[in-house]
Amino acid sequence: MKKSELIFIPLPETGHLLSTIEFGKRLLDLDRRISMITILSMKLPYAPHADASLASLTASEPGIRLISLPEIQDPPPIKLLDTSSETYIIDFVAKNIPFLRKTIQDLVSSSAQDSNHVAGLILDFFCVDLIDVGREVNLPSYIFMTSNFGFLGFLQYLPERHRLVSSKEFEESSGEEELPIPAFLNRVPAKVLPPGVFDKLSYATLVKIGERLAQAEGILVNSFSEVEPYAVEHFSRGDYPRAYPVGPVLNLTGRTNPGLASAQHGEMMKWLDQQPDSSVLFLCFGSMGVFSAPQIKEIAHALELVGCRFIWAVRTNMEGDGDPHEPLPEGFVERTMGRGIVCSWAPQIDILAHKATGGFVSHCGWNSIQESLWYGVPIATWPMYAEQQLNAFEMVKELGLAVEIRLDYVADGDRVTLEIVSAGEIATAIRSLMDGDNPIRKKVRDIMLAARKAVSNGGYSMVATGDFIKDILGDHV
Ligand SMILES: O=c1ccn([C@@H]2O[C@H](COP(=O)(O)OP(=O)(O)O[C@H]3O[C@H](CO)[C@@H](O)[C@H](O)[C@H]3O)[C@@H](O)[C@H]2O)c(=O)[nH]1
Repeated sequence: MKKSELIFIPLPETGHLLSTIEFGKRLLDLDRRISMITILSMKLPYAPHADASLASLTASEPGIRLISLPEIQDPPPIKLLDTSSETYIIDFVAKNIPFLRKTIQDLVSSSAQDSNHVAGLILDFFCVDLIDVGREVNLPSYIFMTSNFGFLGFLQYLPERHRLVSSKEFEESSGEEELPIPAFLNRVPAKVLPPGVFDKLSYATLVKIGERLAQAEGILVNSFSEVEPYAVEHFSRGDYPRAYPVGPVLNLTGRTNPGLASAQHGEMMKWLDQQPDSSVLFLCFGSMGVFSAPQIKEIAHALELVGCRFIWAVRTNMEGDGDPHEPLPEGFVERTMGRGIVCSWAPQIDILAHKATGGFVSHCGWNSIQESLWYGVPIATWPMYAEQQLNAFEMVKELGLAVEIRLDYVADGDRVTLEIVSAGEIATAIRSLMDGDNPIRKKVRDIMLAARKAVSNGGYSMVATGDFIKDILGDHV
């Protein structure tokens, strides 16, 4: 039996690494012909924990080899992150290409001498420019889409619209425009598109990513048919690179929790054990979601108005090393003592998995959404950055699977939402979310069962993963 190796190039950010590495592990488990996953690890200046996180995610996985690339000497200016994070990342990847090319060439030529055959590249969607490097060494490039089919549908649509309608970024005044994105059943308001479409640079970058995706050999999407039936069906029509629904791909064990002492973790779990079923509200806004101080006060006020039990991850900066208690209203911690816990980084998986957890106020990162669905915990949507507004729209309007707090809230870049969502409004949404009779609860439980079925033996996502393995290994077996 010939042995094959796959080269993974992930974006070294939590929201991208967790599922990508997990997918690598799944491939190793599924097919013994895949004997090695080599991960090329770039050093993203604003993600200092990524190396440690990668090392711990891949520890005790003999089939995974990590190759750390040298730090680039001339990273893009960090202020570009504030104005156009998409462009920052694409530029950062472009600057890594010489190192990546050399490493890939070396891996291919050394494999020619031993029994391992390099079968292809698995690229993050921000690494689309490496499709060219793959071509240079005759390797097919597959994209691992860490978000969903809806977002892929947007990236398919954007270059099309760019060619037909307009060749520049969206205008502020077109926020209410409703777009006929073919992967969506409903027309999609422009204001829920990734906020980057309103910025000249980000728009150009998103168009470019969309154009390049169409040149991939195939696209592995971390989602499943039952949760996005319409969008999955749209991509099964054959006029685009094959899109494989391989999710949910979730990392449920062995995570590092930066900024959370294990003692605090233990205490939190003990506290959860003492709470009634489905009574605790969890609030967490991803690896980078930071609210303004006045907004944090309104959330705190809402929690006092509702009076429910809660665990709330409060981040005061992107690095996540600030004191989470600092922006809270005077006396809040004392008044909620025993019924609420505030931390800066939450053990999200353990909290969602706990039977005491009954609702999740989320920024709608796709990992968070799938983790929540996996444990049958309904979400209230509060998107902040990246494609989260589109995810929120999909969950609330397209799929009827979430309660709406906001769909178009933006917490970074030039379109930052200036309005402060009031405590009263937040409290109303929380009450609806935690209501045991809310029909969304039953729908979410059905999707939970479908998610588990999709990745069990013979489930759709496992069949699609098997198809992908057949396609990438081709004749080399
Ligand atoms: O206190 C925290 C905060 C986050 N997490 C974990 O970190 C991950 C966060 O991922 P996600 O919910 O997807 O959010 P982001 O980190 O913001 O992810 C980025 O990547 C996702 C996948 O492409 C996109 O959907 C998001 O919009 C983008 O911001 C999840 O697994 C969480 O369980 C914790 O465990 N504790």
